[in-house]
Amino acid sequence: MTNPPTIGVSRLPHGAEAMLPAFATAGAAGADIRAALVEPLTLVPGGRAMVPTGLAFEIPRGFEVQVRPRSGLAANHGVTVLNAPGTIDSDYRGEVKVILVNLGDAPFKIENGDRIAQLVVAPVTTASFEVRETLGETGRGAGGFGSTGRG
Ligand SMILES: O=c1ccn([C@H]2C[C@H](O)[C@@H](COP(=O)(O)OP(=O)(O)OP(=O)(O)O)O2)c(=O)[nH]1
Ligand SMILES: [Mg+2]
Repeated sequence: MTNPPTIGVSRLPHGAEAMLPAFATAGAAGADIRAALVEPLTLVPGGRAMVPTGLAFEIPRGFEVQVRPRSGLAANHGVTVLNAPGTIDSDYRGEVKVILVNLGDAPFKIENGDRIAQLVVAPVTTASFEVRETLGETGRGAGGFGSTGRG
């Protein structure tokens, strides 16, 4: 594998004390990211919030950062990332925010420093789109939406 990229991180004023995203184990795919909150925030059942992280990134061109749910929060509390996987573009310089939703049946309290999601850094290509009169033939053709494996 080529050398992994380095992501520049800027701490915003309310994230002055924020910890950087961190991989919990050597083999972790996702780096846990934490809430940067002046006061705790409670997600009521069915409620959602854009949770600040206090951090802004400089992602090298050719990479994206995906914001993914933590399975523990999902399994134990029904709390997940609403737009999973969220996309952080390499040219975005604003605060990284995590859109959490509480699909559980109890209020969920988030405190400053809580690990709320995980970030996966992935390579991306910028494809071109072009109009064609005909598209290459395949066995599948227009079959989709559960068309395979029948009869
Ligand atoms: O979970 C997320 C998703 C996005 N963003 C930021 C970074 C991303 O680069 C920007 C735009 O995200 P996206 O392209 O998903 O949203 P959009 O609705 O298409 O907005 P835009 O028109 O600004 O691209 O918002 C976050 O902080 N957290
Ligand atoms: Mg967009």
